[in-house]
Amino acid sequence: MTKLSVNVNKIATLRNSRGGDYPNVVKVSSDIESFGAEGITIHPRPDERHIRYQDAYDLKKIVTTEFNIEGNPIPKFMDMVLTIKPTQVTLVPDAIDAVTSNAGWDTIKHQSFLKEVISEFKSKGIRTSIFIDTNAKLIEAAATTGADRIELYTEDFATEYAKGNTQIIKPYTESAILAHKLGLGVNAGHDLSLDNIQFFAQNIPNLLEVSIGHALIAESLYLGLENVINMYKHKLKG
Ligand SMILES: CC(=O)[C@@H](O)[C@H](O)COP(=O)(O)O
Ligand SMILES: NCC(=O)COP(=O)(O)O
Repeated sequence: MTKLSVNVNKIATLRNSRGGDYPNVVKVSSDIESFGAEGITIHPRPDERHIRYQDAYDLKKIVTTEFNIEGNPIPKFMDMVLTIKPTQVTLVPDAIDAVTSNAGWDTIKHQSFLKEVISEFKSKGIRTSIFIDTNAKLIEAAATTGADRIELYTEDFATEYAKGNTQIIKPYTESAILAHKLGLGVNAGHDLSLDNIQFFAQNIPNLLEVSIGHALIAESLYLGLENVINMYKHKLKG
């Protein structure tokens, strides 16, 4: 069965908006695990606008499922990951000022760089995954870097599926089949949601893990609001 890793970046966004420690990222992550998620994902960005590097160290102490750290392997990120030794590091080629991830790796252009950083991570026993678009040549090049897995970048799938275009799944299915043949495990993420996850998972063979944050946290608000409003109304009863 495909593992669900919950990305808690948005919990940190909410916490940071008031400058305090509420909601507490460690407590929420622990709760998420106790509710059945099989992993916690974070994607610290260089400006630390949501997850801070300190969060990564704090989470390492309490995560009992799979800990996945995503990011661009700049020296500061590499040092942090090599110290923490999470279950998995997912390499994402983000620009320093990117609002969110918006492209996969060019594994041909950056092949030797990826080989180098992947061998460093693997020497510490950290599983490695490369965030990537559905392009056969790029997936073939990813297989030469020593990476254990790829993470299929699913924003295009999510956008097209929401418009009713179910054919958009084809390149993802083909990429997963190719990756599997090349010995790469397959993860996926970005804009996956309750609306599209079932169709996606049913059409991607050997899908090992999905990491979901933005939609999952928004859905938790929608699905939790009625309960919380009733609790407030109850407390306000005269
Ligand atoms: C690689 C990926 O798709 C996610 O890590 C996503 O980029 C989350 O990052 P933000 O929460 O900063 O948007
Ligand atoms: N790797 C994808 C991820 O962690 C979460 O992406 P999103 O659900 O916040 O778009």
